[in-house]
Amino acid sequence: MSAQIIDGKAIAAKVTDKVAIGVQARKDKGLRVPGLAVVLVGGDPASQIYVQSKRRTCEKVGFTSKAFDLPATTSQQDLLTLIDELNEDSTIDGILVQFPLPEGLDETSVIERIKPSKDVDGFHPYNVGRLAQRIPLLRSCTPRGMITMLESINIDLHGKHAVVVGASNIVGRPMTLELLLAGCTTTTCHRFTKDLEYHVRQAEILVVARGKANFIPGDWIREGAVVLDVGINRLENGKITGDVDFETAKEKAAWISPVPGGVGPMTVATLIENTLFACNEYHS
Ligand SMILES: Nc1nc(=O)c2c([nH]1)NC[C@@H]1CN(c3ccc(C(=O)N[C@@H](CCC(=O)O)C(=O)O)cc3)C=[N+]21
Repeated sequence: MSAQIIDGKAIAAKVTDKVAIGVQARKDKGLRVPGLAVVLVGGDPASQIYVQSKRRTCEKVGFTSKAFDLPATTSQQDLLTLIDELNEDSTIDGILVQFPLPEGLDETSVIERIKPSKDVDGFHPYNVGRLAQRIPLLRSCTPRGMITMLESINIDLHGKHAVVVGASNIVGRPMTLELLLAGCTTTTCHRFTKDLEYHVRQAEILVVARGKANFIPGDWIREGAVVLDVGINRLENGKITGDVDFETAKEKAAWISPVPGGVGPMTVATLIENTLFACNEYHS
């Protein structure tokens, strides 16, 4: 049996359609439209592509998007000063500083400088702490987007054994918190995990965020599992592929998300969703 494909692009389009309706509702009430500031430091080509896609999606849903393209030589102080200005700007609901930052700039102090109410990436310790205490406000985009994917295929998560491969601050760790909040029994695997194959084989829900092509062979997948692949690995031929060996994994899984067209578009859609939330809840 071959798995059903979780169409992230289609689910993302539904999310952004809903946001566009929310924007129109604000306009009908005579309220301003949400504003997102997208800050890119340096000209990393992959980052430019992602940032483009975020700005385009903003336009599509009717947000105003303010672009800040800063040189790679920008100082920490200048970047923090820009964040202070955006924190005070009443037309801006969300501040996104694209990562990774160039060498020499400190990501942690940038995240901590953004007002938690404008932290639409959901990276600020305040927002991560809210999620850890089961009182989420703004939630990290990639994990929250994956929960939306699971909701859209109507999987009952209560009591399911979920295994997350990867424990980064922006994906693995908050994904474990999301799955815990959703009622799963959770296992987080990371670089010191002793028998990765053993854990992956237990997974009814498997999330892989390792960043290495074909890191998970298809025969490790539990029969009937739901597989979400966060990997974005660029191959020599220019194509991108995930962390899971898709062709073999789809023979074991019940559901699987592809790369491209899976988790990636959900990250962008959730950022847009977060920006409307911040606008409505905090800055109206
Ligand atoms: N402050 C910050 N917030 C982020 O959310 C953030 C970041 N920094 N730095 C980089 C990562 C990566 N990321 C992706 C977004 C969309 C796709 C996406 O839409 N991918 C398409 C394909 C894109 C392609 O072809 O390269 C897909 O999977 O179908 C991928 C990756 C957001 N990130």
